[in-house]
Amino acid sequence: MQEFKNIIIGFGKGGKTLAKNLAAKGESVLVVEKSKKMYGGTCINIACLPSKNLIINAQRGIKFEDAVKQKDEMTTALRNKNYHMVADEETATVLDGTAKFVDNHTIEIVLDSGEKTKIKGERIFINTGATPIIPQVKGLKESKYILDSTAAMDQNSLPNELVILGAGYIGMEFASMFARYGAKVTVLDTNEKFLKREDDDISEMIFNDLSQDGIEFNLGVKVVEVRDLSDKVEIVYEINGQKRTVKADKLLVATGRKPVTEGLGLENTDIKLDERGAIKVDDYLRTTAENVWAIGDVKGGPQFTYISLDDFRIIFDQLYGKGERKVSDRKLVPYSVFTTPALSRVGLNEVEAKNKGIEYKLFKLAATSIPKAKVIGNTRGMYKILVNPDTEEILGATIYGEESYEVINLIALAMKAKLPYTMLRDQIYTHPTMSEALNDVLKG
Ligand SMILES: Cc1cc2nc3c(=O)[nH]c(=O)nc-3n(C[C@H](O)[C@H](O)[C@H](O)COP(=O)(O)OP(=O)(O)OC[C@H]3O[C@@H](n4cnc5c(N)ncnc54)[C@H](O)[C@@H]3O)c2cc1C
Ligand SMILES: NC(=O)c1ccc[n+]([C@@H]2O[C@H](COP(=O)([O-])OP(=O)(O)OC[C@H]3O[C@@H](n4cnc5c(N)ncnc54)[C@H](O)[C@@H]3O)[C@@H](O)[C@H]2O)c1
Repeated sequence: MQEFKNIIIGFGKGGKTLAKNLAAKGESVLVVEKSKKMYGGTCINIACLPSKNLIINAQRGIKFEDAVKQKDEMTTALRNKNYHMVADEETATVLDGTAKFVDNHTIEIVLDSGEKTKIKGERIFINTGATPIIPQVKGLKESKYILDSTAAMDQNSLPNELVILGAGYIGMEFASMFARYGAKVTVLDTNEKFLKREDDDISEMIFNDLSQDGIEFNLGVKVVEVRDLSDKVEIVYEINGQKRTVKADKLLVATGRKPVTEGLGLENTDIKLDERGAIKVDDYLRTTAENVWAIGDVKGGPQFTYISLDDFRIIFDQLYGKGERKVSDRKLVPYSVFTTPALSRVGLNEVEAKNKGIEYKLFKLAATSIPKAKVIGNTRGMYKILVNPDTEEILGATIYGEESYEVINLIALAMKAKLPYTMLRDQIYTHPTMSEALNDVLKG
């Protein structure tokens, strides 16, 4: 039986980075990927990068059909680059096939040809990602009009009317994007509160802006049935005890994503799942089987590409560093929702600070007063920064506004370095930029 020092199941962000780095150390590495269309993983092929490319092209006013072609060219180039990044390493091998465990140290791979092969690994890393959750609703799974996020980005033409199930990350980003391309978008969500984790003033502002863009929200609903009509889909839902229907050309299901563990043969190993169906790991990403680690979405927790990358850092530090990096040290994880403009946050917001009884000084500024927002032509938004009045350290920031996804990283760094907010207030920024607004917002 063929043996490798390292086997990585799935070509995800953390896994491919680990493969490249282990190969650079001269170790033998096998990466098994089940789809030739997924070299490089979810992010570059069907998620972050294609969706952001489509979002930007919607803002530029490019026709949807042309934007889809541009997106395909970009992902093809990225996929090719990612494949060679690993496969061209002298001690790395990429195999096209679907892997499952036979025991803690052995996997069986069903190759593209249908042939099966068994391979032993001293260390095995599971990086199989996540897949869309399709809720149990009568007629939903069977509907020919249903799209997941991948299919939504691969349509030949823009749907005139689109219903989106779920007002989470994908629901918000795709609603904002499809409305900009010219579709009539309706969003349905079981939650009564819009963006329930955010402060009321922020969520109300975003709700109003998206509504102004023509998006209709129906919150606190229960979808009870999906029916295929001759050329449309009809969604039946209950709201405040009343039955209502909405018709559309397509129905995008964006109700969360679950770890890919099915068919992995975990029952043949000591690897256990947690109560949410994710692979159970410790603070160092070790599974319950010795010599097996899990990386990225499959191990539960926040589903972001940068978390998968950080998982790589934790594991590589065990193998080649001091072994000190761990999941529980990852306290300040910023996030951005790429609506137009984007919502970004790191650390506490007001509602969380109040719930925890933490005292704060609030700095707030409307984006209308920021020159760069005017230059871009979108003055929607708000900066909110919470500061500890005693230490002057930043407790958290919520930024809804153009380029907030850049500014938030600057604030996260200042928080990690425990800088006083006055440092950001008095910093010399280039002009015109959205970060220079920190001069003004922090003046109070
Ligand atoms: C539409 C969308 C937009 C997103 N936008 C963002 C964003 O802007 N920013 C952000 O940070 N995150 C975003 N995310 C989340 C992000 O894409 C994921 O968190 C990230 O890609 C997870 O990477 P991973 O390392 O867990 O594995 P993945 O990149 O998911 O890789 C898993 C790989 O394993 C392969 N595989 C699965 N099972 C097997 C098997 N048995 N054998 C062999 N191969 C197998 C799969 O084919 C796949 O290639 C988005 C997600 C979606 C769906
Ligand atoms: N910008 C980014 O970083 C980015 C962008 C897209 C996706 N992602 C990642 O991908 C993951 C998956 O995204 P997502 O939007 O599918 O999940 P999500 O968890 O963000 O949102 C799911 C939404 O669906 C709603 N929902 C659940 N069941 C429902 C039902 N039966 N009917 C109506 N609504 C229902 C939930 O209330 C929730 O609002 C996210 O958790 C995120 O980590 C990140």
